[in-house]
Amino acid sequence: MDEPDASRQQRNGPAADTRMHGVFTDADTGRLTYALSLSDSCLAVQRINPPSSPPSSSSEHLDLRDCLGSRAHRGEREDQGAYLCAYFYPYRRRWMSSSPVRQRDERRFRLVLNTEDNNDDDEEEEEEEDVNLREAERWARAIRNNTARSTGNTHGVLFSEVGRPCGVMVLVNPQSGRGQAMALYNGHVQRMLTEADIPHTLVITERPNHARDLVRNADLTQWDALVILSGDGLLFEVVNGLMERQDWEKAIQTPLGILPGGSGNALAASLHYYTRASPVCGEDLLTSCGFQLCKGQTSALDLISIRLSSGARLFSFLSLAWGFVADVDIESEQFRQIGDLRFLLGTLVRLASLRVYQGKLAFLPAENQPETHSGENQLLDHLLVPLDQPVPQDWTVVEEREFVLVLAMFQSHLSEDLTAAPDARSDDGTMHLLYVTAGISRAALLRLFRAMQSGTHLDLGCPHLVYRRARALRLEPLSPAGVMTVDGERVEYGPVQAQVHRGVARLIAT
Ligand SMILES: Nc1ncnc2c1ncn2[C@@H]1O[C@H](COP(=O)(O)OP(=O)(O)OP(=O)(O)O)[C@@H](O)[C@H]1O
Repeated sequence: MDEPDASRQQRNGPAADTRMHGVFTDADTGRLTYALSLSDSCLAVQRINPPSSPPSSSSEHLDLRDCLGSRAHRGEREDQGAYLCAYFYPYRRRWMSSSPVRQRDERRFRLVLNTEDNNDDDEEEEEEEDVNLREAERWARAIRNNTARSTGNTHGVLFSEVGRPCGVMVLVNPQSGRGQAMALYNGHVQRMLTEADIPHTLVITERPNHARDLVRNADLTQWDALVILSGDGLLFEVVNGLMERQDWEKAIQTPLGILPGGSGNALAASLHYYTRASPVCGEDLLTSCGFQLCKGQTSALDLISIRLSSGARLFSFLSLAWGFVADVDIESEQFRQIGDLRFLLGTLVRLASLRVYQGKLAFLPAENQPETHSGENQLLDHLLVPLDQPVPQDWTVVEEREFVLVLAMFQSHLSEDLTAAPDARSDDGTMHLLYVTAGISRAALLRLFRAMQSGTHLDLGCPHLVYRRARALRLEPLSPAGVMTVDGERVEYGPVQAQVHRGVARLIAT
């Protein structure tokens, strides 16, 4: 966990495990002098005052767990010095803001090992430059190495000093959200990947299903990870494109990264929530997810196999919705220009004309089925029986037939600001099933959604809200028309079944 910790910023005295010492000046004016000490866990920066002033008593300790990378470069033209840059993203409080957020903190220092006498000899000048640059590079390398080590658990780390070229494909949907994904790429993402020294290739999607077709046919040996800068819809395409391949078993092991560029950004918000840091949104969420991405730790991701009545099979990582939530998601598309406020507006509009949906719901309670493995590597939906047969005996059949909403969550967040399933984790092998039965008042439903912003809706004791953990479900709408969504994308309306497959995919997340 990356909880902010003020003691990580300021401490006195050198660390016991100091590996390197050096004297640098500030990169901008060269007037301030700093003693730098690098230990396994931090870079200590101590200002050295001129002899006439009192000595500095404290030094700043920059935690390497907050560091993305470091590099060295030559000075420009006449400048014989070399420069050391290190990129930190510590948690800091903003002015007037109560909770700390990760913020970029670039540190630049100038290094001159030799006296800077005006040297007329060109060869000697060059030599001096080389000596400075080599020393700055030695520092940059040591910072990078210690940073990689300080990540702690090296299991599942994608990008480190592995000494082999690794490449990331960054898929950007320029239409997602308010159409700002390219600006986010140019303004933030590209810089973070460069700072972390991660080779990357930008692919701008041109149409719906472009990403799906691309990953279905891509030579995946060329890529160490597929990163999606968009909403959840583009990742849904990528997951399903990978699962449509002949070699899906291997393909789905390609690490997937998500950066919030859409309007809902539910998976990105969930990943941030799993770090247990304070909630953030917008560009702060992008920085948090970008930081996790560049650190390159991977974890398992459940996929939920969804069987539609036509026989089509989809794979979901986020949610299955019917009723109120699905209606709001699809109907609020028209308000896309206002970003995530579209969901609030959509909720108010739908509340005004609250509908009840007839249907049958049944599920396999998680406690009845401790494990979800099919026993084979073929991802068989062994918990499901054909739709024309009754559900197995150990399933729970919900008595009610009138619902306001049915929502199966596979991650904690429904959108950036709705924590629908606070206990969910990306690889818990569980569907977090919520349904609201008919009879709830508009005011009570609004209260539920307001409480969902802080993930406290289950504590309200609302008699119309039911929450169950499940491994599989069956939903049969009886209302003739309606909207059903999987991961926020509209799918064919009709009877549907679903089963969790635990940890089938890999996600870049701490
Ligand atoms: N270039 C493109 N032009 C139009 N649509 C695209 C393009 N690229 C991808 N799409 C489609 O856009 C749809 C929405 O994308 P996505 O979900 O990523 O963004 P969003 O809807 O803004 O975000 P969120 O799902 O978080 O609300 C997806 O179904 C995807 O297939």
